[in-house]
Amino acid sequence: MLVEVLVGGAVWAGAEAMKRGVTDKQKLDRIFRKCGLYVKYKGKEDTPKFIRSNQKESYTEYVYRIPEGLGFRDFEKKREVIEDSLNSSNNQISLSDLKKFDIKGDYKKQINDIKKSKRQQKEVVMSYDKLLTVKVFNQPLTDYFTYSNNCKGWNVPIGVTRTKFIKHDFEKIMHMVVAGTTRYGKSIFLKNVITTLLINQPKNVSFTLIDLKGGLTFNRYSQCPQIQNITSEPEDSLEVLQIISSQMDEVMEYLKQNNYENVQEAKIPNRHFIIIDEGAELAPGIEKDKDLKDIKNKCEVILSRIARIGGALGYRLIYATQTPYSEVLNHNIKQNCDAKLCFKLQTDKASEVVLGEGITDAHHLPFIKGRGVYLTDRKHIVQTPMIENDYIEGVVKSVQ
Ligand SMILES: Nc1ncnc2c1ncn2[C@@H]1O[C@H](COP(=O)(O)OP(=O)(O)OP(=O)(O)O)[C@@H](O)[C@H]1O
Repeated sequence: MLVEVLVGGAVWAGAEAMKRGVTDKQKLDRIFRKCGLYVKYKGKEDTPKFIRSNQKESYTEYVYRIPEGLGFRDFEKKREVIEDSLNSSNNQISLSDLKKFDIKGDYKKQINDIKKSKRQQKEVVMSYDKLLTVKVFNQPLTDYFTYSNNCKGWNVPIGVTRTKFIKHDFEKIMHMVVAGTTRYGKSIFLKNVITTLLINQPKNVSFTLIDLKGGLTFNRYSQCPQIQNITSEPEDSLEVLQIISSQMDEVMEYLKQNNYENVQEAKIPNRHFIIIDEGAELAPGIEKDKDLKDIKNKCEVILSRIARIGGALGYRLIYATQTPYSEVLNHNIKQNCDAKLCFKLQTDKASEVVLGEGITDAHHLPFIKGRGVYLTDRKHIVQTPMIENDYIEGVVKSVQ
């Protein structure tokens, strides 16, 4: 009885605290002011104007009009500050918590559950389309997502966001840059791609795997008939790329003669994927040895050509690197790879080199393996799938 009275008292005290407490909306208003996201003009202060909020299953979104003189980038730069500030006083019992309270239920358990939910980190995602939308997620994005093949055609899994599963269609966006600091998930992602395409397109897909990290990453696939070449040195990579370049000439000639614009129109089902890991090992810009520089220059010319015209001819380029400096990531290649998947990077600058000016998200990703920014005409923060070697071996056996 005494316990019930005490716990009941605690609930009442929580409700009282709530009356004095603040909602996320009020906190956001306060945080915007405190971190300078308002404009002073002619002695007046212009703050973000709250328009509306919507409560969804996993998040609440708050929509604001940005004051004149500020841009979305000003808000985006402060995303982490906003998130941290929102979480710093996230342990108060709110009115909505109390509404869920079952007066006949187990008080102790219910209070423990509320406390537990308060320890969960809220995450903030912002977007802009004439108005600023701040989504406050109740739960962080999962830090592990197991691979399973739920793609069709030339789609491959990119990962999960907080709300949906994202795929990449290589028939729509033909080439991709994959970047990220060492050990954050590039090779695992490349294995996701190869395995998915082996399962879904065993008759139509073929690969050239340029593995300049010693040839170990892709070795597991070496017995698959779909793997046309695996190279691990710049010299043999050049030989293979020269062959690909002449094959592209042949396809081009065939399309021209038959008045087709591309392989889709010609109903040619085959697609050849050229996957490069690690691109820096093939970059002439940072090579000191004269002969090797010459070889790498020639490789770069062919890779640029594949990125520029290979798409229509059925060739797909996936260029992976852990050092995305401008001397490594050739401008032509980057410009023609319309999809980017970028894992954690060490600086804002590196993130901007891969994702574009002002897009520093890859630097600010949490230290979670497999967490990345997927950028096409839209940007998503994703947790990429983790694929196990046993699974890959099963697939490799099945396609041999
Ligand atoms: N999507 C993921 N989910 C969970 N863990 C992952 C994921 N991707 C990678 N990891 C973990 O991180 C380790 C390193 O990943 P991976 O080999 O893909 O790194 P990398 O970026 O290719 O590194 P490097 O540039 O050094 O080759 C993996 O062995 C795995 O344990």
